[in-house]
Amino acid sequence: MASQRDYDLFVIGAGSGGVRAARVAAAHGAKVAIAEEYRIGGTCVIRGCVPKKLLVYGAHFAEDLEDARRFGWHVQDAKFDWPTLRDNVLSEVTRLSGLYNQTLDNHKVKVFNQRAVITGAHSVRVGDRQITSDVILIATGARPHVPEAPGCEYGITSNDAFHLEQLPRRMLIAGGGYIANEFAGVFNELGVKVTLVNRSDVILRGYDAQIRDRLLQISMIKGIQFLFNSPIERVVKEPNGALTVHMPSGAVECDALMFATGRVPNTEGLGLESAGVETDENGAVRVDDESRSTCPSIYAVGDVTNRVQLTPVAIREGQAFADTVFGKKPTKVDYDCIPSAVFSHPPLAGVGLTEGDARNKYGAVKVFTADFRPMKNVLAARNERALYKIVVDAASERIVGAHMIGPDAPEILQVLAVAVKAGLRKSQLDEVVAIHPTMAEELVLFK
Ligand SMILES: Cc1cc2nc3c(=O)[nH]c(=O)nc-3n(C[C@H](O)[C@H](O)[C@H](O)COP(=O)(O)OP(=O)(O)OC[C@H]3O[C@@H](n4cnc5c(N)ncnc54)[C@H](O)[C@@H]3O)c2cc1C
Ligand SMILES: NC(=O)c1ccc[n+]([C@@H]2O[C@H](COP(=O)([O-])OP(=O)(O)OC[C@H]3O[C@@H](n4cnc5c(N)ncnc54)[C@H](O)[C@@H]3O)[C@@H](O)[C@H]2O)c1
Repeated sequence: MASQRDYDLFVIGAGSGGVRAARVAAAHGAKVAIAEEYRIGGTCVIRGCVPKKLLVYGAHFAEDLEDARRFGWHVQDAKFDWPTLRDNVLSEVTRLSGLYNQTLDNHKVKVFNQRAVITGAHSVRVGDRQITSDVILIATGARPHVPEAPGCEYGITSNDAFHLEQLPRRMLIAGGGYIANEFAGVFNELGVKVTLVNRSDVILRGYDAQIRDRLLQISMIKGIQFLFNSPIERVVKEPNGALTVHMPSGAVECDALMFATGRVPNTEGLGLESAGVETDENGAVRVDDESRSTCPSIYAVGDVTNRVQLTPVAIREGQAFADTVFGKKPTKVDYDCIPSAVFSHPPLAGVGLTEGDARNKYGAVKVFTADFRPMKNVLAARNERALYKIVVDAASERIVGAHMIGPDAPEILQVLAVAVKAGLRKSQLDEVVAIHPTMAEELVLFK
């Protein structure tokens, strides 16, 4: 018997996970609605991966223009205009958001441009309307975490960084993860005096130590300052508008303070208690390996579940959910060997186990590295070395991790991730003939 409810599926949040789930479920024949309280596209499209990557491209021209001279190009009076880059990036974001809207329209997904709140196992409230649905999907993502020390309200987050009226002269970025290192790179290239302040003594925990160290070295040479073991105690706004940031090691004055101190799942005020949906100690929705919450008719995908906060993972979770629940094709997401990258200057990327983790897991491992100055950097007189590294389990000879830093590292690593995921052996890389001259050829020439 057909359901008496308004929809087969109601999705809350039109970001990477929610949009994929909505359109795939609709393609499977479900009657679907989606609610979005801000802009269709979510974090990745509106204030994450996409505008960030465009800023990274924009910032990199600073080095390209400098290097151009050694290649015979004289670019006179090169000047950078922040409003031009900012506004062009924001227009591209608007164009992409429109495409996401169109996709939903094409799949006959009803869009509510409003906040939705759960009111029961099969019901949500949108504005003053009660809507019923057989299944509800929570895909509300996460938001920046801001520490609670006095004066932290004067700081901005990555959400605001895309909209700055003008570039500050001096910026302090709190955090040592993805966002901190990516934005430190962008603003430093654009001429801002950047200080990265981290409460611990490492950057990018989770990445291979040698690769992280290389980024730290290069970033310092490029002019980024690092302060470690420096939790922020308080922030004072001076009469001239500057901010003084106090830490145990001393105080630093800046014109803008940006927090990149992690992201918290968007579950507050979502009505989860009305349906018995449980959260963990970080506020993330607890789900099983089919993304089902503790309420059988309610599922959750993406950052709100705090499994792996990456767009391709949210998309896979959305797809697997829709195929399982509406496509008669039970699918589980495979979380093994997820490649990832940091779009710093230069970028870095990794897949599989770090050297340290591999030693803990396998005992005996073989490590192969290529530490070289890319040809382009040599002619540009840019003293910046790339580092490629693979980690091999000595017993099986299989490659269990690959890590790299250098120009285009994420592009190259995406392909190498296929080899690692497929469980190839180092000898199988050796069998491949190099493409010369490239940086990537180092991967088949490891000694
Ligand atoms: C600065 C930055 C850079 C990033 N760069 C990368 C990158 O390079 N590569 C990568 O893989 N990942 C990157 N990420 C992470 C990536 O953006 C997220 O992992 C991904 O967007 C998560 O998708 P999601 O569907 O879970 O949530 P989101 O995309 O955040 O979507 C959730 C949506 O739900 C809406 N919403 C929330 N509550 C409600 C409600 N009650 N009612 C209606 N709507 C609601 C929100 O407005 C939002 O649009 C980056 C993140 C940031 C912040
Ligand atoms: N290139 C990419 O794929 C990319 C880019 C940006 C963001 N992301 C995703 O978004 C997520 C969030 O990014 P992020 O950089 O905010 O988080 P993160 O988890 O990468 O780093 C958070 C950093 O903040 C520090 N920190 C946490 N609480 C703090 C506090 N109270 N005071 C001072 N420091 C504190 C941590 O030590 C850590 O260094 C990432 O986990 C990532 O999955 C991915």
